Amino acid sequence: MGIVNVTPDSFSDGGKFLNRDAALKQAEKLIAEGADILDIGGESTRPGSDIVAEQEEIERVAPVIEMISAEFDIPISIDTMKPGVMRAAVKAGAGLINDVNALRTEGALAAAVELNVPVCLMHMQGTPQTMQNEPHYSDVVAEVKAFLLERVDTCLKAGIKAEQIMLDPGFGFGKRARHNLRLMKHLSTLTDLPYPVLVGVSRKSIIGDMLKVSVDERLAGSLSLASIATWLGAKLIRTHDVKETHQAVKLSQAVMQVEDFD
Ligand SMILES: Nc1nc2[nH]c(SCCc3ccc(S(N)(=O)=O)cc3)nc2c(=O)[nH]1
Repeated sequence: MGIVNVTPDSFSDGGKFLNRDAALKQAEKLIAEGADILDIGGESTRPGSDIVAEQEEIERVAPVIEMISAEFDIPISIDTMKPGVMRAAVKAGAGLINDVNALRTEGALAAAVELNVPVCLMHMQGTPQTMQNEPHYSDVVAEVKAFLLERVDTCLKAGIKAEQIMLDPGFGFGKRARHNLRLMKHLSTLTDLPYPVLVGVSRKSIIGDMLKVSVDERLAGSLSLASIATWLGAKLIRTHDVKETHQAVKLSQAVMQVEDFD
């Protein structure tokens, strides 16, 4: 899953020129590198990020999704918590909802049911604005699993089909370094469930905390964790670096799938 952020160009002359062209260039690059899905996001959900108004978020993502789906034959996911953005994005051509808030926002579950597209349910403790303020768990692995199973149950009861559901532990969303490491170590508690698991660790603090390197020095760490996640059963890896991640995943899969006889 290749990451395409559509956020304003904060380096322009103070204007809110959207990085639309940059987003399209990024999409082309990731497709050429072998992305299976493009994840389009119009609102940053990194710790401490600003909330974006729904209309603004729609204006960021809808045109880009339209252009990509007109130009390329690639599945597109919309990375949003807002039902209105989900609707506009699917209308524009998105075929998957990637909701870091696991459809808890008012109206999001109903929208997902009506839109009838697959959905990724991710665990987050708190909100992007609060989640890294002293995150605490008694047992992060058990609590994340319980949360996701509760969301699955709610979604199934609302009419979402089991085969439309993916799960994601939400690395970096209200987790300290040790919580992220434990979630990776015990990823099989999620991958053993009958739902594909998506993992997003690309360039995140799980790597920075361990290696003490800046964001642009986190490729090796990202690939290492992508390999581990694949080995532990993850089916989708969300990444900025599609080419290298594809190579890493391909090797993990080769080791996992080689026959034990000639
Ligand atoms: N399904 C799914 N969707 C996602 N969308 C994002 S945006 C990343 C926001 C962010 C950046 C950096 C840190 S940190 N402090 O750990 O470095 C946390 C969150 N991520 C994910 C993810 O994982 N899954």
